[in-house]
Amino acid sequence: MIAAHSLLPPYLISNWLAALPFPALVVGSDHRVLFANAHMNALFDELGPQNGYFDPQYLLDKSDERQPTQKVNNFLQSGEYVAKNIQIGFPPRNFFLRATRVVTEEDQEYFCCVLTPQKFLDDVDYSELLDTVSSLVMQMDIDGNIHYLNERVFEKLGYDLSQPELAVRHIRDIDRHYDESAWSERRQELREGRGVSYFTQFSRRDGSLMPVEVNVIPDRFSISRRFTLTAQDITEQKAVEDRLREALLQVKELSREYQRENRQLKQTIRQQGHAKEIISVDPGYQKVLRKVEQVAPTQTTVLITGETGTGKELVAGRIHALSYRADKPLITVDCSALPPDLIESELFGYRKGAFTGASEHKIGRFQAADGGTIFLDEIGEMPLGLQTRLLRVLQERTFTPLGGTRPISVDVRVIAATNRDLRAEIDKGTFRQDLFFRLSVFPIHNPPLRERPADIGPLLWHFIQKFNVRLNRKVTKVEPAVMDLLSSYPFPGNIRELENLTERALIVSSGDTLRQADIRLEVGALKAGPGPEQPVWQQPSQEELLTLEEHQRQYIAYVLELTGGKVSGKGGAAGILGMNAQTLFGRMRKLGLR
Ligand SMILES: Nc1ncnc2c1ncn2[C@@H]1O[C@H](COP(=O)(O)OP(=O)(O)OP(=O)(O)O)[C@@H](O)[C@H]1O
Repeated sequence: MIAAHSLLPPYLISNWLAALPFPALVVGSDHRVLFANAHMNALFDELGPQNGYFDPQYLLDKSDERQPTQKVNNFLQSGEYVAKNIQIGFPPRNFFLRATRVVTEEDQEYFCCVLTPQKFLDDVDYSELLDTVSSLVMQMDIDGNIHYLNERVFEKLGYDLSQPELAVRHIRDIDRHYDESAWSERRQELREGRGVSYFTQFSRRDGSLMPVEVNVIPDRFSISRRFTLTAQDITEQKAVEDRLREALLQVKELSREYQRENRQLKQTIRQQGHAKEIISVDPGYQKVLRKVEQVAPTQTTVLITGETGTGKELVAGRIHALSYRADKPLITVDCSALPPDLIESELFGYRKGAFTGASEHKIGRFQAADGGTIFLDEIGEMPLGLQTRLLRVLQERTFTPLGGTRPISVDVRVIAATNRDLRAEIDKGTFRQDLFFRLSVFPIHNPPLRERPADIGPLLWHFIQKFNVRLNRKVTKVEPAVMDLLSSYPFPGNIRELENLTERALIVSSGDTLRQADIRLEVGALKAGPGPEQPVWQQPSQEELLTLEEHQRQYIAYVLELTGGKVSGKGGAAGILGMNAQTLFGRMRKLGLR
């Protein structure tokens, strides 16, 4: 330090003191005021007449418990006096006092006193205040050494307030993710006077972790380059965030689920679009088509009956397409293809956790069909318990998903189809009569192909054109013998069988003409009866006419024999009969075939 005061002329000292922005004065050893700057004079004015003398009482430190006079005497001897808590002025205000004794060459003694506002103090004691705040507050130096902890740190991190020496000494002791290189970047920011913020986890004394948001700012009042670190416990916030994140995930899951359903719907609609064309010239079938057109624009529930493969699904598609719901989904549920215990969740959906394995919500087909039409194919296969639920949905138009609590209302038109004789099922007690009445408000019977022989030709041509495109063939002619053959065939599989048969015939045919031989490969064998060990299909004579059920039973048994008992897959009976394997299984059960 340079002792410049003794070299400076007194006028310079007084000018310098006059320029200070806070009270300053020079007092002689006899307490006479030799100089007081304007700020000091203002204080004196508040205190009343001073007679040109400075009362040493004003130098007493109010917070210092030591004997004040003793302190002043010490000062007079040592030449340095510092007091933290001078109260002066009216009303009294706190000042920090720094006084220096100056002795001139002529042995004259002066005291230069400067009073500064409290906030300029280096060692302001704000710990009491900091103990009241809810954040964790620490004072640290640029190297991360901790010099001060407020009570909240002790409390939150589980340290004993009576043993502060055991508490945290360095920021790395508590920062679980302390990283030296990250800290050196932060240090640089702090050195340049900027604050830093980051998220981390503080380790509690018991090893558990507390998520915190940390802010470090340079301590403006600190001369020794300290930094104030405040940390906010964000456990709650994190929990809320986690819950939100989980909710968001669920929303995403749901949205994925909806997108999946949507794709299914679009696919269903596309499939329906392909099958829209109904080929028929048969006068009997025209009546059926007129009924379709009549009922389509209404809200009425429709029950379509008829043997397998007669085009019931096609008719349902036409009803939907001609209704005002045409731009909404048509959802098909094949009640025979779904295991009985799954139909309910398929129809009505389920909430997450409704049963083991329900790891996400699933919307049911009824909800997916909202605004549109649901087609319940093979309704006769629906388990009795579910028939009761369906009846309630038809009556109330609301349902509750499995595991759900709130009912969902839907606007869905129901079209059902069956190849069973539902009245017989009612007699057997396997179908609810009230449901039957509810469904058959407008029944449409789809006659079998053998009852509309005029349609065989147009349908054959329709399928030839379809498979010409699909199989890249150019069949443009059909041998008359083919038509003779097909006209005499009973078509137990109806139009689906004709469709499959045409596809197979086109595969084996060559050139532009479909020949009887191409058909015979599949059907001819059935009629002609080949080698002795081959099973033979014989059309029953007029005298021994069979019931339709018996006819089906024999024919299915015959095809099963042909396939060696194979039902599904390539070369299986289901493929030959043009049926879905599940449907065939169902039919076999019903007909008593194993
Ligand atoms: N009149 C028709 N014109 C064109 N194709 C038809 C006609 N009728 C039926 N088909 C076709 O025959 C096949 C069987 O028809 P569909 O599936 O509608 O019958 P279904 O009576 O619902 O059968 P199942 O009872 O086995 O469910 C389909 O490929 C369908 O496109």
